[in-house]
Amino acid sequence: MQQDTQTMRNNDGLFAVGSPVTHWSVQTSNPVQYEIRACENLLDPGNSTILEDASGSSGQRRLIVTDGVVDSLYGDRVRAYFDHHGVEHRVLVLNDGETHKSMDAVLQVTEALDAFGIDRRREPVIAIGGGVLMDIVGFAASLYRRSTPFIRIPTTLIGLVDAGVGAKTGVNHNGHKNRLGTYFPADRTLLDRSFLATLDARHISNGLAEILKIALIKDARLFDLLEQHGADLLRNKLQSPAAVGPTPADAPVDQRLAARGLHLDPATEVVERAIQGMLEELQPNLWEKVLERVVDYGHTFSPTIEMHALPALLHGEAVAVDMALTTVLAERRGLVSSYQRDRVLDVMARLGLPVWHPLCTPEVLGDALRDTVRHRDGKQRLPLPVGIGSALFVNDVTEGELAAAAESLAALGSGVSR
Ligand SMILES: NC(=O)c1ccc[n+]([C@@H]2O[C@H](COP(=O)([O-])OP(=O)(O)OC[C@H]3O[C@@H](n4cnc5c(N)ncnc54)[C@H](O)[C@@H]3O)[C@@H](O)[C@H]2O)c1
Ligand SMILES: O=C(CO)[C@@H](O)[C@H](O)[C@H](O)[C@H](O)COP(=O)(O)O
Ligand SMILES: [Co+2]
Repeated sequence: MQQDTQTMRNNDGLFAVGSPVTHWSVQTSNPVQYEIRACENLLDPGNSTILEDASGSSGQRRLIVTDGVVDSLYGDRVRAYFDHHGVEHRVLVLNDGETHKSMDAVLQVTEALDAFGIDRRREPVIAIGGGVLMDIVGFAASLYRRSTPFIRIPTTLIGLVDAGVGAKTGVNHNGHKNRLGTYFPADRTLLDRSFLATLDARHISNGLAEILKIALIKDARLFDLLEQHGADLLRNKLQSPAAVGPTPADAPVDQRLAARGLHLDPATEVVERAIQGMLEELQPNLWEKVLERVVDYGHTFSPTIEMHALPALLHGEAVAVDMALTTVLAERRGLVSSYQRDRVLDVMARLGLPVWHPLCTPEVLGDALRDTVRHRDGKQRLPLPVGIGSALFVNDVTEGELAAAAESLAALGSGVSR
């Protein structure tokens, strides 16, 4: 193969230069498509959705991974489902909760994949649980044989609107939040809101924090829905009226319209807008090449606060404290009016969320900001709300400004009751 020194051999993205060749350049893309589908009664044996892969065929073997709480609530129905469909299966039950979101859990999953002898392409792993469970299983699936497909069935609100719709997987490591992880979306995410019926109020609030995040940075209508219906959503665990039996004739008009499919009931509209808003931000920048990400809102200080407080603060609760602090900071910069600030803090309280935490000290906030700057390639890229429903990015927040905002929030927070 004699070539002159300048010949570039272009073979669909492979470039070789020189003779003898001294320099090759490989360029390719990795198209990704994944589905998120709203479903009902997923565990009903007559519903074959779980077993349909993207091509619609059914598989014969599955490894299911869940956690102890979910297994105690749904494990019998899960096993009966796969028995009914004649699918050989094994259920791996992990410990639940943030303190078990670790590499040890990931290795438990990979060892179970080995023991089960999973077929890497035809037998997707099935994750049934909340955000912690799905992050662990997703990370394990991304590592096993360099990628093994998985399916997510979220059973918490955070899982339904956030952890189950993105591409991120990962675990906490060395005391840091999500320090190890990959970008590896599930082939399919199947959303069944009825799982929330067994979720306690604190975890419903936890998920409402991530919905409030989307509202504050890009969806004023969503904020209005949370302000108007938040307490009811918390009380009825975001179950739609149709799910709780026939609509009485004297029910409010929007419930009667919703029952006839003519109007989205608040729970459905809130969940749908939260997912839509998240996906609008994720799809164009799924691998986070651009680090100005409005969905980072509430995630500048919260990773450090959450890990310092572990297990006292849930993820969404730490996000809420972060959003309360940055709302106060935005008001002090004139980006948000004091009336809007008070509306936001009031809605947080109504949703059962904290607005302040003793860890909001200058030292912790300073450490958190420095770590986030490292996470965001040397700049703060801190999203701040502009009014309610939009945001801008700043890179000039000082520790003095943070301390003043935290002090102001502590005073405001003491007046806002959960
Ligand atoms: N990957 C992402 O893009 C992404 C996005 C947001 C949050 N997260 C992660 O998600 C985690 C928080 O999610 P989470 O709050 O769902 O965590 P989780 O998985 O710990 O679930 C919360 C608790 O609820 C229990 N539970 C789950 N489903 C239940 C049900 N239907 N009924 C009763 N109890 C149930 C669990 O056993 C657990 O004790 C954090 O680690 C966060 O970092 C990831
Ligand atoms: O918590 C998460 C993702 O873990 C989401 O709610 C959040 O909007 C964003 O993805 C943030 O970027 C935080 O993600 P990261 O710190 O885990 O990278
Ligand atoms: Co989050």
